[in-house]
Amino acid sequence: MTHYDLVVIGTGSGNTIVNRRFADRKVAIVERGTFGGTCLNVGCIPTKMFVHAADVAATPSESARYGIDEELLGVRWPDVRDRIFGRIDPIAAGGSEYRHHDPDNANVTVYDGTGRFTGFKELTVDNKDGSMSVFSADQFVLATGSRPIVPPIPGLEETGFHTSNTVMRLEELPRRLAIIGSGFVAAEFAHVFASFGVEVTIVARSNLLLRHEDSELAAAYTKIAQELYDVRLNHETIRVERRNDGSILVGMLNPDGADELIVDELLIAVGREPNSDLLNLAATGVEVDSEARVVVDEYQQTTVDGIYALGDVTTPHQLKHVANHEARVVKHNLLNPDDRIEADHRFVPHAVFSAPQIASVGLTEEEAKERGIPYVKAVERYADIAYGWAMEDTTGFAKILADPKTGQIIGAHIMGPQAPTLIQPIIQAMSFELDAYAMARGQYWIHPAMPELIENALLKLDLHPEG
Ligand SMILES: Cc1cc2nc3c(=O)[nH]c(=O)nc-3n(C[C@H](O)[C@H](O)[C@H](O)COP(=O)(O)OP(=O)(O)OC[C@H]3O[C@@H](n4cnc5c(N)ncnc54)[C@H](O)[C@@H]3O)c2cc1C
Ligand SMILES: NC(=O)c1ccc[n+]([C@@H]2O[C@H](COP(=O)([O-])OP(=O)(O)OC[C@H]3O[C@@H](n4cnc5c(N)ncnc54)[C@H](O)[C@@H]3O)[C@@H](O)[C@H]2O)c1
Repeated sequence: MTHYDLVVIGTGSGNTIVNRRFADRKVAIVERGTFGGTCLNVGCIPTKMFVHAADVAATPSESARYGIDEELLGVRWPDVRDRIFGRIDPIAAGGSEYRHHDPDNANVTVYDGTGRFTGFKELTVDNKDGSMSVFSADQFVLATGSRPIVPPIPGLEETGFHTSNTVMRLEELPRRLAIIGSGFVAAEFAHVFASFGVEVTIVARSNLLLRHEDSELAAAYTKIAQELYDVRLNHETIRVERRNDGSILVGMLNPDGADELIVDELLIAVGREPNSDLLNLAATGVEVDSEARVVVDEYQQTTVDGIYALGDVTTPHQLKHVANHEARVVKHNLLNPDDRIEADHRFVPHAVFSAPQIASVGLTEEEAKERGIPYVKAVERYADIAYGWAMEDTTGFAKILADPKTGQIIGAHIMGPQAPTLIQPIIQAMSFELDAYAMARGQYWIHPAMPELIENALLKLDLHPEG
């Protein structure tokens, strides 16, 4: 049986591990899908390219109040789609070609197929060409990501539906789109398709969209979404059916009774589950938790010595910057077994690239209350800082929570223009333990730039640095 020093399963963030520092090791890389994984092919990158195009398409709806009259003459969907994938697909193909054939990878063997453990540290790959390979290794990296959850809604399979994996490659724009789910994917695709002129309905089981956000922010976002899209809150989807004319009937139940909706396409966006089941982990003794996530310690090592895991297959934060961070930790620990480093999950931020944009880090106010953590809070509206006032923003705000004794920021939640960028100095302050007052007063803030939103929110916190 062939034996490797290292086997990496999954080429999302897992693919970033192997470089020239592994040149003296015999390495195998296993990939069952498209090289580059979720973020590049069906996740962060194409979605944000669509979001940018959607932002451009949405400008006429905003511009008249500034005295600029614009008109959206049309959205050439095939051109929008093909520009995006015409740039992405060659990157994926190039990544595969590099690993398969570049002399840099003389020590690397690529298996295009699905890996599963068939013994302790023994992997069997069902190759796409129909052959099977069996090999062993001293070390493994499990980087197999996650996939969209498909809920057991009667009629769904027969009717046909899209997930984030397929909806970006639609042949044509539908007239009407229903999105089942109310999280990140729902918020981003509602913005994209509605900006392109599609009638979007969001079917949400809960009473709020983005309900994992701070509740003040989720409520404000939900209110805006209700003005932009048809939002059905507290609606459980109970059946879907393809009608004779090709349209789709969505049957729902809400507290007042039954409800129905007719659309042309359906997007399922109810979360993602880890790809741990495909790996038959029991055969090698790697444990998973109750949500099928691979259990790891602070070094990203699984319950088996020498088998590491990273990204969506292990973390509850299904985010690319987390997968990348964990990949760096795993890489270091593979190269330096006697001087390993721990992963840092203290302040994991996220952003939703919807309209408006949202960004968040640390505790929500509800979490602080539930955990009995004392806090002071401040809310600053975009309308009250110069640039937001100039834009005549009426809905955006930043909310910051801080420890009343130390002034350390414990949470920040922003909704409005540039939110994912504005939050970065707060992440920095939290990571390097800079207190709110020192952060506000220990540096210049460019006037009249948008970060004054953060400066003012910090200064509003009821902290008394000078007694
Ligand atoms: C629509 C969408 C938008 C997103 N936008 C953002 C964003 O803006 N910002 C952000 O931070 N995150 C975003 N994410 C999340 C981000 O894409 C993921 O957190 C990240 O890509 C996870 O990386 P990974 O390396 O863990 O897994 P992946 O990139 O999914 O890589 C796993 C790879 O393993 C392969 N594989 C699985 N099982 C096997 C097996 N048994 N054998 C061989 N190969 C296998 C898969 O084919 C896949 O290529 C988005 C996700 C989606 C779906
Ligand atoms: N900008 C970003 O960083 C970004 C963008 C897209 C996706 N992602 C990642 O991908 C993950 C998956 O995104 P997502 O939007 O699919 O999941 P999500 O977890 O963000 O939201 C799913 C929502 O669907 C609801 N839901 C669950 N089952 C349901 C059902 N049967 N019917 C109706 N609603 C149901 C859940 O309560 C939840 O509110 C995210 O959690 C995120 O980590 C990140």
